[in-house]
Amino acid sequence: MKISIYQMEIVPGNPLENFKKVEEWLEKEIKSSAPDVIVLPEMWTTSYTLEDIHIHADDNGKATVAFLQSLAKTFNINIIGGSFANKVDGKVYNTAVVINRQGEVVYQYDKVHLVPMLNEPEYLTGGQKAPEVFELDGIKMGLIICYDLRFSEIIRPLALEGAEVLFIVAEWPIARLKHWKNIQITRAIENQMFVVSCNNVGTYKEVTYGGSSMVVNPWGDTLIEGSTTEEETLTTSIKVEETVVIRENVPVFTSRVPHLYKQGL
Ligand SMILES: NC(=O)CCC(=O)C(=O)O
Repeated sequence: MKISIYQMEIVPGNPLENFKKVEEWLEKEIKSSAPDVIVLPEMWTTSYTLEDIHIHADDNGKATVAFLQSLAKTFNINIIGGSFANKVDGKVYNTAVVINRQGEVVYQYDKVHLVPMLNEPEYLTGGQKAPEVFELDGIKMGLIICYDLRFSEIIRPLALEGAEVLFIVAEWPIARLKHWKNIQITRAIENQMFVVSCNNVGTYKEVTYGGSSMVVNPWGDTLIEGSTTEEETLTTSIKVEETVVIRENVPVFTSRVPHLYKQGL
């Protein structure tokens, strides 16, 4: 599975400009290399323009989802469509969407853990449903949004349900880059899955985002890593079958003793 990540510098508060950027990126960088999946960052239509988020948020995700559906069909590509500010019944959610090559919405997820360090709880409403497994091209996968990465309890169930790839769409500040990189490697090793992340770069309202988008294999090796400052495309191929070999050699899942584990904590 060939994956291309758009480590994007988002134009703050301007969904149309960001639509244009993504379309131009596909034309220029992606069309000829024909990856199976592309990945966009968190809140890529607006960035963290939270004070004005009610103005810029997309009504029921209609414009953003239609835009991504049309790209998926035109370029015959699966899209991990990052996340966007999504206005539903007057509330704004941080919503991620996955579209397959046929332009069908395969999965949609509202960020459950809102990040206090970026004031999300003041402006956004948290999702009420933990992430679930979905499939693209017959491969089971999971998707989380940024701060969710710190919560292993929502990621383990995805691995137990057979996910072999975990996507993380993010706007992760450079100030906590050590956490960003190390937790991804940890999640890959503990769940014996590929971890594929897409972060943004650039500065908005004194917060600088740290790029370093990554692909980590289930052994914990970093296959590719973006710079901390540059907008760039990261492309690599993963062999999803590697998870099977590693899960046989280090049989963490069969060694589990779930009846001893505390539930609901
Ligand atoms: N956008 C985010 O969720 C940022 C998360 C973050 O800054 C952190 O976990 O640290």
